Amino acid sequence: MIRLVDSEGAKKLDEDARKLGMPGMVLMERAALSVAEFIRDKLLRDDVDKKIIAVCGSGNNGGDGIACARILHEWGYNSEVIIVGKKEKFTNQTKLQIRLAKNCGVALKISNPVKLITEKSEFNQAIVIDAVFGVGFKGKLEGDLAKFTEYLNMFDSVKVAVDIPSGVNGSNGRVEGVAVKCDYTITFGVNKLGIAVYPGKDYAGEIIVADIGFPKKALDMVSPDTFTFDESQISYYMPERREYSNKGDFGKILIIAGSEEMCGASFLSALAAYRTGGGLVRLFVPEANRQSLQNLLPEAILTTYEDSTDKVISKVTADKLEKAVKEWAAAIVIGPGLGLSKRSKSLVKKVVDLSEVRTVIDADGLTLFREIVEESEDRRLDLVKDLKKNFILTPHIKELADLLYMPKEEVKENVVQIAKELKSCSGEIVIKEARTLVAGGGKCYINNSGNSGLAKAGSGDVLTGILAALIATEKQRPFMVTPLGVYIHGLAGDMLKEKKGKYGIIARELADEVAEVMKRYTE
Ligand SMILES: NC(=O)C1=CN([C@@H]2O[C@H](COP(=O)(O)OP(=O)(O)OC[C@H]3O[C@@H](n4cnc5c(N)ncnc54)[C@H](O)[C@@H]3O)[C@@H](O)[C@H]2O)[C@@H](O)CC1
Ligand SMILES: [K+]
Repeated sequence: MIRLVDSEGAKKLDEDARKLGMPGMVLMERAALSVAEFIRDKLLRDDVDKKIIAVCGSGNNGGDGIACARILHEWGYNSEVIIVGKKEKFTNQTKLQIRLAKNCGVALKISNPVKLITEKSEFNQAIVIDAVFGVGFKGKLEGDLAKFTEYLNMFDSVKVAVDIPSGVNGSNGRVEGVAVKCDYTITFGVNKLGIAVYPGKDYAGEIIVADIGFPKKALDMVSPDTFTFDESQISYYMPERREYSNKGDFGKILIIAGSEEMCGASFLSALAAYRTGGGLVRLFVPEANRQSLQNLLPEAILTTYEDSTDKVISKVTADKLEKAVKEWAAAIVIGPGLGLSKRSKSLVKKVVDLSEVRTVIDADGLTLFREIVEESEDRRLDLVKDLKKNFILTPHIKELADLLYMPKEEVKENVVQIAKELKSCSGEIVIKEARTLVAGGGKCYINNSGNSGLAKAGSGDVLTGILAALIATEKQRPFMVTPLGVYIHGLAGDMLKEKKGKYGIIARELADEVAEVMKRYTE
């Protein structure tokens, strides 16, 4: 896993390193060297004429930029520094870097950002080093700096961010006004939360995490509870499949989904569960879905019920469900396509009351779950306090807003903060967003696979099947199952996008593509 720090975490890392005796100037030099090496090796090679302009602020991010321009100058490249920060705000390290750069003969000017806005721009064709603000940035770029940033963004010159693009909040990825749109971001020591989530991620371009010599002891103190994955790590977390196993070993998956008008949801969830490696899937569905499901997926076992939607389930159905939940299932999915009928509510209630295995509650199941909790003695749902350890809720933003009794816009705006708060929840909440987050069990995971092609009907049903199959098969690292499932879902979307484009992705093919993901990362 890849740890992510927010701005406070980055500052703490700096302090911990200093407490251990690492001088700030050493870290700054190494930070600058890592950016200079990247620019030399990736962008310049032998091109000594190419102009490189480091646009620098007054803080230590600016200091990094000045040092980087000096190093490139010393190597014989055509670099210069423009300081757009206020003199009175120069940090001691930045002052030292200015002095050193001047003494080494680097072209350096201090300028009002608006004065740089001219018709014949020096930024055209140059490589721009964005060192205006780093993790010390808060709020909004305003006034002259905002105008200048907009101007800079007009040029298609290559832009390299030092640590984080200026204007992006390092803790939550928010861009309240404008920010520098970069092609590359060289970030120091540990990846930053603000560029792992949107919109910050959009401004960062390709992210390179550079080792700048933070002592391991300081790095180990960085909280590992916020993290992401990258592709190179997926094989390690994949469930093992022994050759001498049978279908029972890979867990029995119970999917309670679908309604008379909608049998597709249960089909997609089941198909994804099988494609992920699930051994046996039982669909608990209305009798009316039997024929279609037998044709669509003969591999699934069916348990059906004939109760009408306007009544609670009969004793016969309740007994069948109880048997399946308590004696059969190793993992349960409830909710996709279930509808909001009285019958569905009694199904959800039964599962919520009885289930002791990990249970994914999705879609209509979430709405009904909320109603059930509201009607219980507590009346008011407190996710953190009341969510049972074995429950995994998979809301999108609107559903999460309903669960938290908050306006949707507020949840959308503060999703990272909310996920961090939900970390202490004993179950898990999968917040389905452009960058899906998983909170609970003491962790906050931020997903970085997937694309907008996944915003399609049925995509969520596929996710439930993937999660259930992983729950039922992965016994070694149960705490990683949900993040892994979310990552696999996104990766299947990315692989499918290569074949079909992001407009043409459909959920059935997405479920099939999961087989390709499992193949690629387990062999
Ligand atoms: N953490 C570390 O140990 C290291 C940090 N380094 C660099 O230092 C950076 C952090 O430096 P600083 O803490 O000095 O902070 P920054 O350089 O990111 O920014 C601080 C300055 O920005 C101003 N500012 C903040 N929000 C503003 C807004 N909305 N509008 C206008 N001005 C605003 C502050 O008043 C302050 O003057 C890192 O991002 C990194 O680039 C590196 O030198 C390597 C080591
Ligand atoms: K920056």
